[in-house]
Formats: sequence, structure tokens, C-alpha cells
Amino acid sequence: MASRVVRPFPAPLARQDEVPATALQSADSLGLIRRMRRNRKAEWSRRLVRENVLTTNDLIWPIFLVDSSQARTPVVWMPGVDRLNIEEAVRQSVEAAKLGIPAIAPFPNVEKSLRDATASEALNTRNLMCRAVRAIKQEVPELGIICDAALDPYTSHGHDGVMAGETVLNDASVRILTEQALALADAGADVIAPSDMMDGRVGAIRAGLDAAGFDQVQIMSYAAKYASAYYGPFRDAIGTNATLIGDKRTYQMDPANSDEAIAEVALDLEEGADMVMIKPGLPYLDVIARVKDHFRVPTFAYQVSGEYAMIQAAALNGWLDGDKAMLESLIAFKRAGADGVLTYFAPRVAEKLKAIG
Ligand SMILES: NCC(=O)CCC(=O)O
Ligand SMILES: [Mg+2]
Repeated sequence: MASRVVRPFPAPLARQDEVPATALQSADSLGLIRRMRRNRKAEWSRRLVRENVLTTNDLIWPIFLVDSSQARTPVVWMPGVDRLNIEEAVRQSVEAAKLGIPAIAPFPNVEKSLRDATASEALNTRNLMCRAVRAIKQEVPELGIICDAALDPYTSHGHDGVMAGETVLNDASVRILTEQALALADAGADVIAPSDMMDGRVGAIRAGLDAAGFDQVQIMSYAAKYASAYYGPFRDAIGTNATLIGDKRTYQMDPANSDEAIAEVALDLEEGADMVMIKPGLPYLDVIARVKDHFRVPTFAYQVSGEYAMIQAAALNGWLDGDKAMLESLIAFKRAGADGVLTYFAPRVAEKLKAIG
């Protein structure tokens, strides 16, 4: 057996007030062949060996809409985020396109009086979403618009589907979601993003879109959407926090599972999803990595409202460097394998990336 060379533990340095650097180096050298720190010694070198890069092309910007005479109304639980009226949403879309953000994802805060048990307002082709999508498409046709298919902004009970007693009905909800998707496609949505987690909705929406001549409208499915506490501030933004009865654990996924995410993604791809999404983001990086490794399809992460709020709250208290934490959280998605991220930070990041050049 080859004997291992055991290096004597370096003798402790004599206590001195100042030891010259060279003396420290020679006294302590471990004679290492590989030193991982060499590549980190200067910014040019760190840039050269960097494995992942965040670009503006990776960003999807979720925005909140409201019917209001005021251009902006603040979302209290998401400092720095406002609900926009249609005119302001158009202006912000123009800005987003100028910054090079590829796409936005609008979400409506629907007037309470328009919400009912069957989400009938979701099918109104003149509803807030449809009017906003038309207006934005007319002004900035080159900006992608990704529209949620989900009933929660429109239901009086705050669930993503219609209910019988305490049960959220699957197939009946899918029929309504398909109609909703058609209304959005007709308004000009480029991508339908079913976020409801009903079974079979991707296939039904694909068939509905194709039959109506919208065969070029893409589907980005919220394939693995978890029943998460991190959606809290979003429910403030769209005004469902007060109305939601119970929770969504009978249709959204159990945070304890990840094999199940693979099964969900497989089904959505079979049913015709062009892109898949995992949501929330940072607490589910392992799921993003597994899905990307397994399927090699366009995979997106949603950095949800609670993730945004945590960073912002800490930054506003002076407990975190907000910009650094924002960028670090976003590069994590790239490292995990995501092709892009829905993030409320999108315009701020795009501005920063533009300034860096
Ligand atoms: N369907 C979209 C969402 O539920 C967003 C959740 C969030 O940002 O917390
Ligand atoms: Mg599913």
C-alpha cells in the first residue's frame, strides 16, 4: 500500500502585528496543484469562466390591471408594484418593448360586482383583460402577451374553477376555461397560460384554439403549480385574498412532491403544451432542474409575489442589498436550467442590464 505523504501541519505563525504577505505565503504553502480560486482572482477572469448569464431575453413581466380613472394604484403587499389602468398598461408595454423585454403577462383585478359563482365575466369579450390586450396589441404588436386561463379573478369564491358545494369541478371548469382562452385569443393573446391545474385543460384548450383557427396561439402551461403560501401578495393585488374560501390543495400540487411534477409535465406536453412552467420559483429550483433535465423543452419559472415581497421587504428595511439579492435570485433560475422567468422585477432588471451594457 502506497504510503500517503502526510504534510506536517504548518507551525503557528509567531504573533506579530504585521506579517508581510510574501512571508505568509511561503510559510503556509500547501503546494496545491489545483487552486479553484485562481479563476476568481479578477473580474475579467470571473466573467470569462461564468457558466450562466441572465439577459433581458429571459424576462417575462407580470403586470396587474384595474379599471380605474387613476393610472396607478399601489399593491400594498408588493412595494414597488402598482395596478395599472389600461392607458398606463399600454404606456408600460411600450417601455417594456423599448427595454427589450420579450413578453408581458397581464392579470386583472376585477371589480367585485362582476364576480360570480360561474366566472361569467371571464367570457365577456369586452372584459378588462380583453380590452387591455387589444389596446396593447394595437400599440406594441411586437411585444408578446401571455394570458392566464384561470377563473380565480372572476369567481365570487376565489377558486380557479366552478364549484358544486365544496368541490371544485374539473371537467365543467375546463369547458369554461376553454371559452375563456378563445376570448383571450380573439383579443390578440399570443400565448395562453392555463394556471388552473384542472386535469385535461391543455388538451381541451389546444383543441378549442385549433378549431377556432387560432392554431398559432401558443400554450405555456402552469404544469407544476404548487399549493403555496408564497401567492399571498398576488391575492392582494387581484383582490382575491378576502374572497377565497378554503384553499387550493385539491387541485394545486403538494409541496412535498416532485415525481408528480414529472407526471404533470408529461401530460401537458402530450396534450400540446409548447412551453411549461414551474411555480413558485426559488423554493422549487430542484423541480425546475428535474423537469429541464428530463424533458429538454422550453421551461419557465414563476418568481411569485411572495418571493418578490420577501426580497423587497428585506431591502426596504435595509437588511438585504435589494439589487444584488434580485440578480442573485434570477441567476439561480438560469443555473437550475430555466429558459426564462416570470418576475415582477423584470423592468428593474432590464434597466440594470441595459446600464451594464
Ligand atoms: N396565476 C398567476 C398567479 O397565481 C401568480 C401568483 C403570484 O405571483 O404569487
Ligand atoms: Mg395537470
